[in-house]
Amino acid sequence: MSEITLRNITKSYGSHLALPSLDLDIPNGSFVTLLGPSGCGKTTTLRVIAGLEQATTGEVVLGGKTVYSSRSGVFVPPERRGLGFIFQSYALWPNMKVDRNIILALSEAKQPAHVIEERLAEALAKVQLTGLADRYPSELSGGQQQRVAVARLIAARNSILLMDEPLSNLDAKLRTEMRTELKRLHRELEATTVYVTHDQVEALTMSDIIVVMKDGIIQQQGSPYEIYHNPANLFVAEFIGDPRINLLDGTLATVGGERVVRFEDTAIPAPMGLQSLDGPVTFAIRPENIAIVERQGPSSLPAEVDIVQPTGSQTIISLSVKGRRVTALIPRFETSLPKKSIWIEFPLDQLTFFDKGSGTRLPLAQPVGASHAA
Ligand SMILES: Nc1ncnc2c1ncn2[C@@H]1O[C@H](COP(=O)(O)OP(=O)(O)OP(=O)(O)O)[C@@H](O)[C@H]1O
Repeated sequence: MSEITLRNITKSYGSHLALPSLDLDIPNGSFVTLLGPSGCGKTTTLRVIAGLEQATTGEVVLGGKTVYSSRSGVFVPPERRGLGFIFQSYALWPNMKVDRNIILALSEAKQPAHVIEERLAEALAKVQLTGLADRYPSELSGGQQQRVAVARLIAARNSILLMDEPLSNLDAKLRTEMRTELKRLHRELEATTVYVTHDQVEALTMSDIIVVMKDGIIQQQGSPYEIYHNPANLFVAEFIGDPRINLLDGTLATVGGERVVRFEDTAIPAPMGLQSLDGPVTFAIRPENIAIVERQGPSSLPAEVDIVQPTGSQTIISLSVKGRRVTALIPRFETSLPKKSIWIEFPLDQLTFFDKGSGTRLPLAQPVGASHAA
């Protein structure tokens, strides 16, 4: 069941159309991330869900209740939408101690004192801040302040949580720790969570569903696996993955009844059932899927090693292949490789093909018998 539904949402700021027409269904209990470059409309979408921003047209339904409808003139204000928020600045009250910050909403909602006390103790314990309830936010580190904001969400027990770049002010180590904590928070509260970020690692590590946006338009919506392995278009392919996916220009051709991709002077076999006419295509391969081999084989390409960058458990290798820059990633620590006498292979099942004009992924025909297997 859908907990959050956006129907035909448009949002203009003066003459600027930030959201041309957005439709989105967010399933009950899921962790959904809005991902995209700066200015693509992620925050606007979140603020429209929250009611902090009124859409120009469309409809917002939360838990089966219409909270905004341009047609029937409904607008429920944010405080009556039953949502929990964490935004970039943690929005703690500086003049209130940690415990007050956590329970403020509960006391305003006139919850009985014993309920407030229980929830406060539980929330402090969950974020490991027991013992710090008596401090002011200014007496805490950035990470601890962030955890107070998380504790406030735990105490409030809202069924919908909205988070806008909540980790962007933290250092790298703390970000990794907080990712784990937010994921755990989601699992424990079972709250429908909408998370905004431009950080693909956060999106891949935490989400059930990633919604990739560009210019206010959803480019693709799917599981992290689908987004990473089956990008819908070149924008999604390039936006996800570090180091970036390799994009290469080739030409689809039929030679002696066999379909091949011509890449410079080499013909690589094309996957069976590729739905495209002969002609120019862009093909893509992730760095970790490039095979580096020491001996020339029937479908190998000669490569020159340019730069070798070990990152710890992996090594990024910049190569020149037929005059094109290609990045490979190998799962071990390597400080140098022989400059020449290296060959690479593009495993056929790891190649993705895109229409050169539209940038849309070219589908593969369903293998014979696939529909029976389903
Ligand atoms: N209050 C506003 N007035 C005018 N234009 C705005 C306003 N808020 C956002 N915009 C514009 O709307 C578009 C979408 O902005 P939004 O903040 O939703 O993007 P975003 O994807 O969240 O970006 P970022 O990652 O930088 O926060 C941008 O072009 C932005 O300049």
